Amino acid sequence: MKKNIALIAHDNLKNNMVSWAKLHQLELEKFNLFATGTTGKRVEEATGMSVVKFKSGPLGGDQQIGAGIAEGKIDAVIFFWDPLAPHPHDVDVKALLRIAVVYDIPMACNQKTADLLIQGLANS
Ligand SMILES: O=C(CO)COP(=O)(O)O
Repeated sequence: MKKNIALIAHDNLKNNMVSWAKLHQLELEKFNLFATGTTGKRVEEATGMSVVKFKSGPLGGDQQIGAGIAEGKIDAVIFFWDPLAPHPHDVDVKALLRIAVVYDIPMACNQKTADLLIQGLANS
């Protein structure tokens, strides 16, 4: 059965996420893709891959992905979060990072780690 991966990127890193998704499209196609709203739209438009889109991050998308983790429906997270910009939903971001650790979900928070994670998942 295909594993479920969540993709999330803050605004300053959305172009990086799109480039990363294009670079790793062959690997990503082995998974069901989920994403926060705007990230999912950008990845879908750029790659043509189908992405299940939750709400935008500030409107609860991070919380929806966190709930998916708690319910055992999300197997891994690629989250390009921006450490240099303030976010109105910072508490939601922190909650997502926390719940991914609580459930021992593989989570990459930068591109180099995402490179390693997607290769590992694609080969497992
Ligand atoms: O804010 C986000 C994650 O915290 C991302 O949300 P969007 O993908 O909707 O921009």
